Amino acid sequence: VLCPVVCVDEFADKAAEGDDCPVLVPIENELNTQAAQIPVTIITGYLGAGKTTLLNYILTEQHNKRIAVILNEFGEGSALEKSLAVSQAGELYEEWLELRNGCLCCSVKDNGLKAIENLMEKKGKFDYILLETTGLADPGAVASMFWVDAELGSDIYLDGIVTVIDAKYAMQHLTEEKPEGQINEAARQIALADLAIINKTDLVGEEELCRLREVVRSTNGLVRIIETQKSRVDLSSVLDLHSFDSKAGASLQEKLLHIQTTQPHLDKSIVTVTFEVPGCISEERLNVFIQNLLWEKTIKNKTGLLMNVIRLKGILSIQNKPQKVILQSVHELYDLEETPQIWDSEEPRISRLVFIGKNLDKGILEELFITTVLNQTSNTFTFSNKDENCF
Ligand SMILES: Nc1nc2c(ncn2[C@@H]2O[C@H](COP(=O)(O)OP(=O)(O)OP(=O)(O)O)[C@@H](O)[C@H]2O)c(=O)[nH]1
Ligand SMILES: [Zn+2]
Repeated sequence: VLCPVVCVDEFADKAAEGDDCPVLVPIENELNTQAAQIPVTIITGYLGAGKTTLLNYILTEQHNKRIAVILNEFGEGSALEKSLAVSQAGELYEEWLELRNGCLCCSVKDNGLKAIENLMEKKGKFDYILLETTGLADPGAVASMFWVDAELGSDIYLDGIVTVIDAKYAMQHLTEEKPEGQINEAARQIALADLAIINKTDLVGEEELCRLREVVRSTNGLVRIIETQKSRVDLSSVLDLHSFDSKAGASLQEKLLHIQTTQPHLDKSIVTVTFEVPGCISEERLNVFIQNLLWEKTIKNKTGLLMNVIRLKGILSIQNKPQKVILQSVHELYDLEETPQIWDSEEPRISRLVFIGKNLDKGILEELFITTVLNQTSNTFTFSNKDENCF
């Protein structure tokens, strides 16, 4: 694990010892700015899945970071004040948050960040923040609170969403019928995960485990799946994932190449849909496409049900941009960010998208994307990388 804060010191020590550390040298500036930013990993999962067990495991395994743990109660009830409990080195601190109108997305977003920043002012900086949500929480709402534009200059950035899944009871939770229009919480937590930890494998047989693995995969085609007992997992697969920033660029692109559109496993369940479109797209019209999909929410599938996109990722080829661009979205928030990777002159320029959500129809989404975002002056969808539309 490369922890920026620790590395700055370690790097100096190593350099003094004469150990070569070639990767770090050219990006020293970047490292310095990073040192100021603290990652937040959201740990979610249904009631009793093993979230606290995971937290405790991380805290006992990880000795060189000052880790703050936040227990999140935001999702519950509508009280106007919520406390934010932060434990650090065994001591528990409490900060109070004021919720202006009980709406999580509108009021906690600034307050939650502020509370953590206040706390750091009082108690000194942390290197890492772990946030455990309550079992029924929507991790998307919690994630939105930490997923702020780099330009806002926050000290904190969202590193990843980890969902702990109970090998024994997950199937039961996932098949629970919800009122029309409502999303099953357990399924939503899997849909949003960057890492899925199937825990308590000691309680099930291989056949049961295999079935669950398939359901998780069919729900979220992008997620990395790890199986554990007592949430014991290699920390490098949980921390410093960079799932929401352009550092994930190269690995995301690699990943997207292997994703396939999935079939719903459970009735009306969440699926992953993916497609690629060659050529270069207009950024302006891309925004129209995304906003129609995520904000207007008027796009229907073949049976007339509204599509509900929970998570969206993509690597895009945008007009007049030599760099590959990453698209990320959680619920209604989205972000386009240039990666350091330049389109190779030999490489075909292609946009690849992955949608995770409910009632998604690949054909309809793909057609809508093509008609909305491709340059209207062209009436063919096949471009070469030398195509004038790209520059
Ligand atoms: N058999 C078995 N039990 C486990 C395993 N991991 C955790 N447990 C137990 O499961 C129970 C719930 O674990 P927690 O870590 O508290 O789960 P949680 O997700 O934090 O629970 P809530 O915060 O209440 O939603 C505890 O009694 C754990 O000891 C496992 O791998 N196998
Ligand atoms: Zn817990």
